[in-house]
Amino acid sequence: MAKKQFKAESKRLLDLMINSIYTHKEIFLRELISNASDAIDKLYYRSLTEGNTGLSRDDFSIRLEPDKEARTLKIIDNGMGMTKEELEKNLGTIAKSGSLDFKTEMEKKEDVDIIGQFGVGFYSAFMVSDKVTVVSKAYGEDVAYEWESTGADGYTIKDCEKEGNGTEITLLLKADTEDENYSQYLETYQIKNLINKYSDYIRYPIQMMVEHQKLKEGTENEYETYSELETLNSMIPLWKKNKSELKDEDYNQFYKEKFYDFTDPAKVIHTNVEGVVSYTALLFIPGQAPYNYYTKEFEKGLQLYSSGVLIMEKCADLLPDYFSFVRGLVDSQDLSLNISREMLQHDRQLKAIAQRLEKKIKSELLSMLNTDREKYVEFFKNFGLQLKFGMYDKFGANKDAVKDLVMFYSSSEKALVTLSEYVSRMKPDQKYIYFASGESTDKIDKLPQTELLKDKGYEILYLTDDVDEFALQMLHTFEEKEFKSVSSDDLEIEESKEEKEAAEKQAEESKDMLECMKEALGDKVAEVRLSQRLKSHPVCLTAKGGLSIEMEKVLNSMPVDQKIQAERVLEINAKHPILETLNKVYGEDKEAVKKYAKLLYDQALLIEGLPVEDPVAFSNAVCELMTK
Ligand SMILES: Nc1ncnc2c1ncn2[C@@H]1O[C@H](COP(=O)(O)OP(=O)(O)OP(=O)(O)O)[C@@H](O)[C@H]1O
Repeated sequence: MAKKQFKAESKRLLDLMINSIYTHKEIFLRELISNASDAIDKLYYRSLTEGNTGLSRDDFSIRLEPDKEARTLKIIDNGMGMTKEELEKNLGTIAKSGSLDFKTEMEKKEDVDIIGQFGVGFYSAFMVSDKVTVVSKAYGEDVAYEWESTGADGYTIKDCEKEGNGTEITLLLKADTEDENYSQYLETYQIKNLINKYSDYIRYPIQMMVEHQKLKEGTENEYETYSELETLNSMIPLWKKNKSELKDEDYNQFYKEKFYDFTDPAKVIHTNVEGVVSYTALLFIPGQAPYNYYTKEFEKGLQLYSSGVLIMEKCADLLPDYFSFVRGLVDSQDLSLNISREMLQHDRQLKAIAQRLEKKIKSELLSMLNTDREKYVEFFKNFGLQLKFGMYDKFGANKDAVKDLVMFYSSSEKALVTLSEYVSRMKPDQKYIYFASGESTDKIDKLPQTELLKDKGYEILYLTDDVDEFALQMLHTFEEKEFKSVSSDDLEIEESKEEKEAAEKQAEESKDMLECMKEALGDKVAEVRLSQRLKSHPVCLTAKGGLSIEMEKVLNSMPVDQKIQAERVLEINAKHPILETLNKVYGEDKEAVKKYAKLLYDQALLIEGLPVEDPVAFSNAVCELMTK
């Protein structure tokens, strides 16, 4: 059976092409400039391979000519140009890319960086134009041709006059509508803007006559307008320059201009990778967290360039969430682009780049930690919270990637320390990494539960962010050491045999009294017991099981209906005179002990920073005691 070819409804296809591929109309300029750059590249390649053409890189340029009166924008290049056949083939066949053919045929990968590959970019001109006219003269030919089209209705080609080789494209812009302002593409500032955004690193100068004002000679306040040919693009991307040529100031200035920051970056990472996927990355760790960093509005991502042309403003897939603070860009020639250049066809290459970047960022941060502590602490104050979120997020899937980077305040060092530093200072028989949670380091430092541990010389990590305890719980252990809250029921610190026996004896003696207290408190607590961990404070509240009182506070502060309660334990200081009083009163008046139980429970709540359930009853009970 003979195979039949598909037919296409070319009008419909062109319409689809023009209106459905791109989300932003403004990219038409990027596409036409990329074509001009390709045309120049082709001629430059020829000059390299054929020799004696008398052409050098400096002879090439791309010109833009907006004309408000005629409502036209011209894009002119002195590149390879097109013959009549090429005009037919390339601009008359949808999805025919002369550039791709050229790239495939090219023998050597000289200093040429062809951008086009799909054969559709040109048609984006119709998103903003009613009519497109292309006048082109191929290099080495005598005749020029004019191709003209108003879009879906087809095109015409005729002979015409043109000086020199190259292509001149004239766009007759559409009339403005309520939703769309096409006139903006004739404004100098907008053209500059678009070049800056998408085509800043095209390797040939993109030039335009720009009007300026100057003081009229011989006058003091009379101005006159003059025009000057300006190059709008910076051409050589900073990241393509040799690292040895670049100074800190160059990077800092580039960062501040490109990413609109006032502060110098804390760290610059400039890396060139050759391999299965080759790329250059220029990354910055900001010196300060952006004002919206910890809000929903903040969008992570790196700029993505392919052959110097901006493909994506914020490519989120290049950064893991815990490094979302990193700004910068990646430039790679090896990406499989989607036809609109807005998305990537395959994310395999992207994933490979992302993985390497993640490793690189981590190693740079670790080196900052080891060589410039002050700077790292400053960095951590800005972005540490994000790292800790990263440890907790996705059920701890990334905990190993960040655990070496997180810091907590240390009771003994009075500064931020890493987990590995804590472990290196642990006592030989110390089983756990101790931590205490609270609103601020000052408040935690005053917590009764921390007293004994500090007294015995144990270091405690003070957790002040809501996520901290959850993050540590996700981590579970660090260098095989488990974490233990100072409020958990058994701290397992070393006790002498005598201390142990004395404690057991005391507990036995007070058993009935403690049960009576528990009865008075009902469901509020799971247990009332004596505590050896307290020093000067009479009581404290601790928790049994996995949920601590701090976690209870955090969970209950979230906007959900359900209230969660930790299994609370009221601990009475075994060394405090209050125990003697309680035992004495218990012998005389059991009802009085019940009242004391409630009072002590309320005190413990206050110390813990929790609300007293019935403040009036509490205040009355205090008064009653005073007036006894
Ligand atoms: N200014 C130009 N000078 C010479 N040839 C051009 C010019 N503009 C377009 N062409 C030719 O027309 C072809 C089609 O251009 P078009 O922009 O549609 O696709 P492309 O650039 O090849 O690919 P892409 O869709 O990836 O941009 C090009 O491949 C090129 O051969």
